[in-house]
Amino acid sequence: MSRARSMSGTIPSMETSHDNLKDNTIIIVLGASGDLAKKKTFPALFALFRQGFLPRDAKIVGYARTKMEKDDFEGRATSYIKGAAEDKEIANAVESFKLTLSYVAGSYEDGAAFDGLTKHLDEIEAKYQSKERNRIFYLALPPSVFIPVAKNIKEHCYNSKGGVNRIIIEKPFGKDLDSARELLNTVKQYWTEDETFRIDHYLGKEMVKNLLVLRFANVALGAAWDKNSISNVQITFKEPFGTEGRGGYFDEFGIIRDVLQNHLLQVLSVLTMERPVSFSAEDIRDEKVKVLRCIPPIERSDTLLGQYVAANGKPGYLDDTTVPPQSVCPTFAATTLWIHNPRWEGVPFVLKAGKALNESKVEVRIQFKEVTQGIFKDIARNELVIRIQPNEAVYLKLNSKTPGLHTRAIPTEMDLTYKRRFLETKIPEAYEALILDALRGDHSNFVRHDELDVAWKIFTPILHWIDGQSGPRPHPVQYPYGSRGPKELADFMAKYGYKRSDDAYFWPVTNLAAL
Ligand SMILES: NC(=O)C1=CN([C@@H]2O[C@H](COP(=O)(O)OP(=O)(O)OC[C@H]3O[C@@H](n4cnc5c(N)ncnc54)[C@H](OP(=O)(O)O)[C@@H]3O)[C@@H](O)[C@H]2O)C=CC1
Ligand SMILES: O=C1O[C@H](COP(=O)(O)O)[C@@H](O)[C@H](O)[C@H]1O
Repeated sequence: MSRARSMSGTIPSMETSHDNLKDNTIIIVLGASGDLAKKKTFPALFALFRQGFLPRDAKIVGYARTKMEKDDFEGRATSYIKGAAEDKEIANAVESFKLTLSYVAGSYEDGAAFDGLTKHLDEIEAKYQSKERNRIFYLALPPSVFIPVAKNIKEHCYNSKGGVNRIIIEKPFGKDLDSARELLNTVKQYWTEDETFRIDHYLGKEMVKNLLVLRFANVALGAAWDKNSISNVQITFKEPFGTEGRGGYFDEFGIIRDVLQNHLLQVLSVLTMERPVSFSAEDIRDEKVKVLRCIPPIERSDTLLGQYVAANGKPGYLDDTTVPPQSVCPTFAATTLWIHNPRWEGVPFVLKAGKALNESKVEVRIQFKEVTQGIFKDIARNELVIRIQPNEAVYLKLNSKTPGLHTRAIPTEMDLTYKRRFLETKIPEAYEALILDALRGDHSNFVRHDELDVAWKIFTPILHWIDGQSGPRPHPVQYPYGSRGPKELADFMAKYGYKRSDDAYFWPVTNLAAL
């Protein structure tokens, strides 16, 4: 056992899987000409390739409607790989990576086109030594073609002669409870749950994965993790840019479907679930489903909606030519969820997300209750902040005596900033981690069908209200591009007990002489 391992402890069931694919594997990226494939999927595959995590002699086949020569495809698939211009080792790795790539053009609806893809896969596999043949189908595609593609690859490209077939699909998984059920049930006609890997890329983020360890490997945190100690929790997603050309897609979905119903709810479920029996995928997902089932549908009165308008030289949402004029689609939403179980009864969980805000930030902020009055007065509350991105960190804001001859408490922090604590560590991209999990057959960081069902139950009533399916559509309040969001946010947060006391908090240093 290595020194590092014996020092840090192991989590055995997280490290091994009986379905780990070691060789004879083809990864087929459908939608290979698209944005997701170019920006996320291929760079993640390259990173795995370079670190030796792809199965031995793995091949990557792109498939899309666009006709492309091999060179064009290779150029596109490697265009988002960073560092090749400055680093010879990366440049050489890119050249080796290109040798694994090939491309087939074809439509998504036409079965015969998929026969063409199969012929290409068979030719590659004919060179493999053993009989086992594994095919991983990654759908980097818009939802409109999920169903025909899931059907066509099952009927035309599925390898039933031995080996593993898996399908990886991306959100959006439907638009509400009914459409999600229809989508899930249709895909299920062709692919078993075991073969299906539904990506929510937030589950692949390092700090989201860390939640399980922070919570369950630390007695001190575990002891304070309930309604007795915690006043309120915020899970916040902030992006400093607007829809910028993606307005056509966004307007159909809105910020709740884009971020809250999936990414932030996933974070909430890992943050609040009970301790799983083991780290196996089903044990973890059972606990996530259990806690989600304790959350009733969100009330309209627990919701604040916003839409950004032009400010600071930046265009408003309605100025985006791909957005319908007069659209009332929310680009900001804050919603409060309540968990009716003994651990969390009465604690508000505020999920808030917005486009065109003042900064880029995703964080969990747990605000603890007030210390009992008596010896202290107006003292800041403790806060535990888990910053998911950028610049991963966990910090606990706590009161400490100011050094000196008088006794006075001042807010300070215990700070675990990853960049400082872990030297020479590259934090993997979420997609790298998730594709590797799919190759290993580990479902723990993928969304199970019943998780999705319960997630849609929580959000569907307010989504129908916002869409105008249950009466007049609500009008989001306006907020300026580049601001913190609607001015109504401060009162909204105060309603759920959040107390901001940052006037006494100085970071990174406190100059006592200036106080
Ligand atoms: N390891 C590290 O890197 C550490 C960094 N720090 C830094 O210290 C600073 C303060 O930390 P912290 O207190 O945690 O974070 P912030 O002051 O950024 O935010 C604290 C909370 O107050 C809200 N808020 C921010 N501005 C306003 C405002 N004008 N009116 C009302 N509410 C507001 C935020 O909401 P919202 O997010 O919605 O705007 C958030 O919920 C930050 O810059 C932080 O990055 C502190 C400790 C460790
Ligand atoms: O799924 C989505 O996520 C991105 C944000 O992802 P991140 O990894 O950069 O945090 C968001 O911009 C996009 O609108 C949404 O569809």
